[in-house]
Amino acid sequence: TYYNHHIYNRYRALNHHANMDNQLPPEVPVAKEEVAPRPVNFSRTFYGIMFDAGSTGTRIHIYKFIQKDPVELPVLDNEMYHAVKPGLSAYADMPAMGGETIRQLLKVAKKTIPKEQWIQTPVVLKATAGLRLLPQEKAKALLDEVKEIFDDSPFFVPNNSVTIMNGTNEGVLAWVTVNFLTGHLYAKTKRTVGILDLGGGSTQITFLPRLKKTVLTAPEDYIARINMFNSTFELYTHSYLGNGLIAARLATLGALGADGLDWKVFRSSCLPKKFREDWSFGGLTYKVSGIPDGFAGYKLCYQEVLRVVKGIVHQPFEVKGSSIFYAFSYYYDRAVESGLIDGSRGGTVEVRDFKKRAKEGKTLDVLPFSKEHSGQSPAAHIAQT
Ligand SMILES: O=c1[nH]cnc2c1ncn2[C@@H]1O[C@H](COP(=O)(O)OP(=O)(O)O)[C@@H](O)[C@H]1O
Repeated sequence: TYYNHHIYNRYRALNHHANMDNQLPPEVPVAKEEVAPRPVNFSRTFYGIMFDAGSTGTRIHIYKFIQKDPVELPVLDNEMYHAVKPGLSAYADMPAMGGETIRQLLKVAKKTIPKEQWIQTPVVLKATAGLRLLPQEKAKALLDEVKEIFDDSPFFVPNNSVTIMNGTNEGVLAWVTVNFLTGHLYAKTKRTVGILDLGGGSTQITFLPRLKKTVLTAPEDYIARINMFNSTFELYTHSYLGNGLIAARLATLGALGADGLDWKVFRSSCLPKKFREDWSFGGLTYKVSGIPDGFAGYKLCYQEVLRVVKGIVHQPFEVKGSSIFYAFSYYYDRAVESGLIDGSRGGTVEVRDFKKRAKEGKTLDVLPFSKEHSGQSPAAHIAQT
């Protein structure tokens, strides 16, 4: 998942149909015409705490805003970021321990935010695929635990401050963020960019279709209508739950949802023949290995993966052209690791570049979790061919 502060600056322009509670701190009253003159030296500093509870880690973002003028929008001054692993869902059977990770991250917030600001600083947690994949009662126990910790904290806890974000909102918000950052978000915008987000548990695709046919032929729930600048945008968006990098890898191994995890070893030709390891995801540990007396390599691995995604992936005709997509999260991590793009500047790649690297065996990275980079990652963008 990827939640960005710039959304805050644009919140007045965005009115998403789906339920997006306004979690902003109480707004400064907007001065009406007759209320002028404005106060001299008006300047207000305020903070916001956002938790991103992803399937592979929990991250805290502490934003500092400065509002220099009561009629202007606040401006982001600084962002403090900290992350812990594993994510909340790893504590499915021990919610108290999961809560402890949140308590630790709140300590960072206390150090960063001046004491007198605590009481008016909102704290919000949005969970993504990790919690969506858990049985409802386990996810609820974790959310309840987090809520209790928030209530015990000195910060301002808005209504519904601890929730699971649905896949549509995750995809739409990423699209808004990237298009805002790339300067494509304005009234009557035609040239926007698409987004591809590859998380650990789910993966999202969102773009603004140029062809009416794309909207008409898409499954109904793949179209999200959002209101911006007094017009309605019909976005193509979908979150594939269970097809994030780690979940899909386990599905390829036939391990996701399987029983006998204590003794079963899940084998795959996507792993080197002599490879053997324990992988943990969502609170469970899986024994995985290559096929020692068999084969490993691109062709067999491709067939294995195909079995998992076949019939699941909807491929809108329109993206086959020259559409520009910004890809991030694990797309970015893997592109950097396999040497396709520069880690600090990002870069442009085509899908075929990933394929080429896979054939060379260079993306056969077998670590379940890669090092997570800092909060503000440059987007690797993919020109689809
Ligand atoms: O703030 C961020 N900016 C950019 N990438 C991020 C940020 N937070 C997490 N990621 C990336 O998201 C991926 C992990 O996804 P996550 O654990 O959130 O899975 P999920 O979205 O399926 O729950 C990693 O590649 C990680 O680097």
